[in-house]
Amino acid sequence: MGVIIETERLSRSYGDRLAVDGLTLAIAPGEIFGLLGPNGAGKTTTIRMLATLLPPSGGAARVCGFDVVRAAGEVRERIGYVMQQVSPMGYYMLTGREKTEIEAALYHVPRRQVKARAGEVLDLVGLSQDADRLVQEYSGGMQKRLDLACGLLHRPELLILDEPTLGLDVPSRHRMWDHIRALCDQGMTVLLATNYMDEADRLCDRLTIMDHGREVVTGTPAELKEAIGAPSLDEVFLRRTGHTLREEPK
Ligand SMILES: Nc1ncnc2c1ncn2[C@@H]1O[C@H](COP(=O)(O)OP(=O)(O)OP(=O)(O)O)[C@@H](O)[C@H]1O
Repeated sequence: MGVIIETERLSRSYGDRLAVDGLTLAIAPGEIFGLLGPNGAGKTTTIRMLATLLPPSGGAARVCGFDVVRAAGEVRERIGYVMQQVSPMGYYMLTGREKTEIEAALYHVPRRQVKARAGEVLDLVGLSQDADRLVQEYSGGMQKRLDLACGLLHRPELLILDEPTLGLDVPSRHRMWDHIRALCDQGMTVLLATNYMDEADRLCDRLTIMDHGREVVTGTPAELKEAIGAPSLDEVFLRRTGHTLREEPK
């Protein structure tokens, strides 16, 4: 079993605020791995360092075998990154297909392959039927799936998703989970940040609970619950941190 993401005491501070504090992770190819924690736990900061968008203040990380600082270009070629909020501004008057084709150029998809590749990723997220409708007519769930499609355009080995179902209703969330699982069945690795317990429990193969920038505990959802006889990840979180997931960090 190799590793696709490896971090060693990865840290990042903003001024004197330590947002990520000595995080050591090893994620295997083909896993759906979750970072679960409340707002401010350091999930986005971790993800942005792994996506080479933010330099670490300490420690190291390798993604797809490359150091995120010294070989950022190599990392970027191999990952897809879907941000928490992708601004729809400027895209509203385009169809889903047009947006995807424009993004394909940004991802350096060879020109002759753009149409086929856009069709392929729209199909993967279940948007083929709606591809020629305007993005402004899309529901929140469809817009999230369109963002996911764009993250797949250059056929990444690893997909990094920041809160992929934030704000979606239950059916849309379940639909998104199905698409993420299907991608993993095809060999992709997924790292996702979430503050939804059920998402971590039902979608992730393994997860790290984060709080105040630190790893609290890592394991499969079943292991984390069984280790302390907790009925749910909510309870695991509460017992391990002394507060609930919904409380704002101090
Ligand atoms: N650009 C920044 N400048 C200063 N502080 C920041 C900056 N970005 C994040 N922080 C702080 O770093 C800490 C971790 O933030 P981060 O966004 O990584 O958490 P998160 O777990 O992703 O939260 P959320 O679920 O709200 O996205 C927080 O205390 C936050 O206020």
